[in-house]
Amino acid sequence: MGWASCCKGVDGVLPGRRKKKKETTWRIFSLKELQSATNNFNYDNKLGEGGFGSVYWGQLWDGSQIAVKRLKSWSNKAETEFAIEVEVLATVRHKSLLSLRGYCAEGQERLIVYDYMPNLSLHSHLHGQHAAECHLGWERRMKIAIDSAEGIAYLHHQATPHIIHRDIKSSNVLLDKNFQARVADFGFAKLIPDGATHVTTKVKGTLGYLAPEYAMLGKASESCDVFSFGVLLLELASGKRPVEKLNPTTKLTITEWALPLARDKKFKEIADPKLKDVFVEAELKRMVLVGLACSQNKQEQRPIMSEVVELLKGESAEKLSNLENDEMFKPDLTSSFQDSSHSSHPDSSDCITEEKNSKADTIDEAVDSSETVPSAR
Ligand SMILES: Nc1ncnc2c1ncn2[C@@H]1O[C@H](COP(=O)(O)OP(=O)(O)OP(=O)(O)O)[C@@H](O)[C@H]1O
Repeated sequence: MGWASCCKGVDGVLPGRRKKKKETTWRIFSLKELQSATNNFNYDNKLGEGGFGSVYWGQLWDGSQIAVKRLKSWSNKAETEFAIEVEVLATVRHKSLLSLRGYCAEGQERLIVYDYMPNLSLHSHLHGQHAAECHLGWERRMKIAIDSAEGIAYLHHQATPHIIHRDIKSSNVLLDKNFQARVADFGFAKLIPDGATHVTTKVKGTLGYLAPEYAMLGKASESCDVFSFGVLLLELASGKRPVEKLNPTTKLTITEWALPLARDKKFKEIADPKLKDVFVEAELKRMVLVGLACSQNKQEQRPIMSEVVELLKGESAEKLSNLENDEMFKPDLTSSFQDSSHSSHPDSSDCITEEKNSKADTIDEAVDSSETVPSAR
């Protein structure tokens, strides 16, 4: 679908004709307005850069702060990313999803306007520019986990059609002024037709977060997001990156590192040292167990997002105890889990490029070489 045909308001009403509350509307921006809001896309306004373009901070005439994603260069691919992101954002609305303020499509310029998230991304707090400031105490981490799980559960179970995000990662979880999590970056999202269990597609996403069946066979389903979210939960609990480079030839995924510790019930050793032992042990344990259950290679054994929410909230003692007693947490299976994650995980490859073909013609893997995989630098 082209961008022009997808850009109706939330209820299919053209933006100008909407009569609902102001915060539920979005509109078309002129290039001039966005140039003036961002000081002509000044370098000093730049918030970050992703695979498809740069994001700038800006301020509108009414004083409200915005983030403007400016697509790097015009191409069919960029046009598709733009159309998907606008289409998805225009149809979803949830407290844990980043809201669309509008878009601009003038000449070859394609820009998407969002609410500005003053606390930037979860990634920046765990591994980036805010990491040293330690803003993420345990209570906040738990809330971020639950809120973002609810946002993804909404995409999987409530949005019509259902939506697979396909790029769940800590740099795509943004934090508002109250540290409320907002899942962002829907440029890779896939709309799932009614009744379909999965779609076979070009692989897009970020190394370290890709489910094996998706990375290798291009089978995208909700459980691929569950896998990525599991990695994110382990990242949130431990402060570690999804993949650590041990030496020039060896990498360790966060699941390979955390599982043996969880099996030995050494949850305190998993906790981020920045928490300085200040956390609720039962909650940390839940976050780790759920993270590992989500990021297991066996797709059919991963929970669905509504269960993830329930488990994280500690709403079902029975489900939690079933999870704790699951085979994967029994010590004797350590090697088989590790072996299978080693053998099927794409991170064992040293070849990290922005676009690479891991299976000729059928799999086109767009990866982020900028942030999540240290070895790619
Ligand atoms: N609404 C926003 N408010 C504040 N910062 C934002 C906002 N949107 C994006 N950013 C910042 O801009 C950075 C780049 O965002 P973008 O979505 O383009 O790329 P990415 O998710 O890091 O990478 P990729 O697109 O390759 O997956 C983010 O990491 C975030 O720090």
